[in-house]
Amino acid sequence: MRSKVTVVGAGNVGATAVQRIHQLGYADTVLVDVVEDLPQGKALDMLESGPVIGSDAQVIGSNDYEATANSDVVVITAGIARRPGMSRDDLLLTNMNITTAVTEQNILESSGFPRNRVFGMAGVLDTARFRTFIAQELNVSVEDVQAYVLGGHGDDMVPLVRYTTVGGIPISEMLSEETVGALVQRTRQGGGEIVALLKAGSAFYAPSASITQMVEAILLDKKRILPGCAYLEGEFGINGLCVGVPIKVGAGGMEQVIEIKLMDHEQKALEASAASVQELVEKVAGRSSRERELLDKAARYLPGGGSGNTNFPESVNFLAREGRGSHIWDVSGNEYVDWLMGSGPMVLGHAHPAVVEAVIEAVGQGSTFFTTNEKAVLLAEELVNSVPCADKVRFTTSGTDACFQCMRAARAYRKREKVLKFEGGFHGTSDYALMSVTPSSAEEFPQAVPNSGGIPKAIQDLMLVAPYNDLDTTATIIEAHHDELAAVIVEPVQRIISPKSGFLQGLRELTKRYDIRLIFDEVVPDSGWNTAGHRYITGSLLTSAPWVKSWAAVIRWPQ
Ligand SMILES: NC(=O)C1=CN([C@@H]2O[C@H](COP(=O)(O)OP(=O)(O)OC[C@H]3O[C@@H](n4cnc5c(N)ncnc54)[C@H](O)[C@@H]3O)[C@@H](O)[C@H]2O)C=CC1
Ligand SMILES: CC(=O)C(=O)O
Repeated sequence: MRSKVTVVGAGNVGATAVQRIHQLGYADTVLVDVVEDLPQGKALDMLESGPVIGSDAQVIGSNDYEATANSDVVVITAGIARRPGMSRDDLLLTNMNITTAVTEQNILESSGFPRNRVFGMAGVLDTARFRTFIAQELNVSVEDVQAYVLGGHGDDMVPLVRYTTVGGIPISEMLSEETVGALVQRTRQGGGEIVALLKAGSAFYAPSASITQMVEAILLDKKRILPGCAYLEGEFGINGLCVGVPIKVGAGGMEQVIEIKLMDHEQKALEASAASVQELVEKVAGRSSRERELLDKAARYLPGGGSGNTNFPESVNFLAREGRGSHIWDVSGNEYVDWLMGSGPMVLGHAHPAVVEAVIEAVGQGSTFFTTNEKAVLLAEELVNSVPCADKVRFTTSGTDACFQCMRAARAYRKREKVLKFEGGFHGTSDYALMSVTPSSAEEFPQAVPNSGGIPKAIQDLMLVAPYNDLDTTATIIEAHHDELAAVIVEPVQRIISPKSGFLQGLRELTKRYDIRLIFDEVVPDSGWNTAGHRYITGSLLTSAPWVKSWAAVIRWPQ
């Protein structure tokens, strides 16, 4: 009776592994994937190769796990593959979620199996690469090169040079230390070398061959000594972590960790590699399956996987669940000090009881009227009485809208079309504002660089850009363009950069001299009406975000 092997993931690695196992002839294979019909199609194609390659084994493709019952070995290759610019660590969270999803399908009960039944392949692959490079260098058969690459599968993997032999002869007798060092380095970057060449995926021929070698060792009870990834329980001084070490592979799976004696520097390198693995484990361990599931949904349903304001690396990405005062909590319950505070408006802290009470009371009286309402009038009166430069108030629903309306009002008043902003200044996401916020190319001032595709060239030509805090250059630009400038828009405190002494006063004088509107965009910098020392210099227009999402354009008009 033939053995049975299930391979989950019908992509490059999985399908090629099934092809290789099918070719052995003594194991039926089941190929499982979430993509409808993909595993069925590949399985049928492989089955039809049987008469040619002389294999009577069955190959079944499936989108569920019913056909996998009674498998002798299950290989999980489901995941996303590396692309240029990604490190292996970048894949960690997504692939962990996929593996969790797979193991929850009852192939493995992820926590219930003893360690001899769950182990990994990467060391066999890394060792195969090292052996290939050595054989090429010496022009000898790959079969005569013996080597071990231990540790993690990252850049600090540990090729054990002392145990590397060619036909039984230590490598140090055949190659210089420098050449061996170069081959070690190439091995460490072996996966990346292939990703850079393939561009649309990662290695799969050598990985699938490595999988097949391990599968064969199990099915034929070969007791092979291979560099596999095993859960260590104190061996090599490492506890509770999966790390690449020499293991014996046979019918019992990972039957033994072979604890060879390491020299001090080898032990240290192995420990350093294990420490990197531990760091990654800790990074992802803080995410509950609920949060991981939601992060996956965010990637699926939100462009760029988020709200567009913050992009954290995958390994530290999180989803905020609630906030109180100056702290927030993520979906997994981890607590953070919140230095962002909603990017400005949460000056009173998250969920301040008085704010919550007022909002609940107000919502109880209706929330959107479209017509002017009693509270808007009273709030406008309050703002005009509190802010020296405010004559009238226009309420808007976002900072983008406030800045956009201020620029438009200035253009209408001055009957000119151009506006000057500062490099790095953020005034929302209108076509006018998305200029030189984070410029992708270095242009001479005052050339504006759009921060997004889709912005009309005509609008780009209407925006001039000056360097923040550089009054001389700004003055030169204003002087050269004063007869076409309607306004200068500036964040008085640009993000986290304070204005240099005299910069805002100089700007005020220049704009007054040429009768140009000066717009102070306080949407983010404003963290309380009375705190900003620059407030005695009044702009012509002022945007502000004083309270929870209640954005206002405050206008002194005309000057
Ligand atoms: N540790 C190592 O030495 C190596 C690891 N890899 C990793 O192996 C994985 C597979 O690589 P490739 O085959 O090149 O990628 P691939 O993109 O060609 O195939 C991955 C397959 O997994 C499937 N899949 C995704 N989620 C699934 C789920 N929940 N259940 C079942 N199938 C699912 C996809 O539909 C796809 O067909 C990648 O994560 C890659 O990074 C690849 C080579 C070496
Ligand atoms: C994909 C991968 O991990 C490798 O080729 O080494």
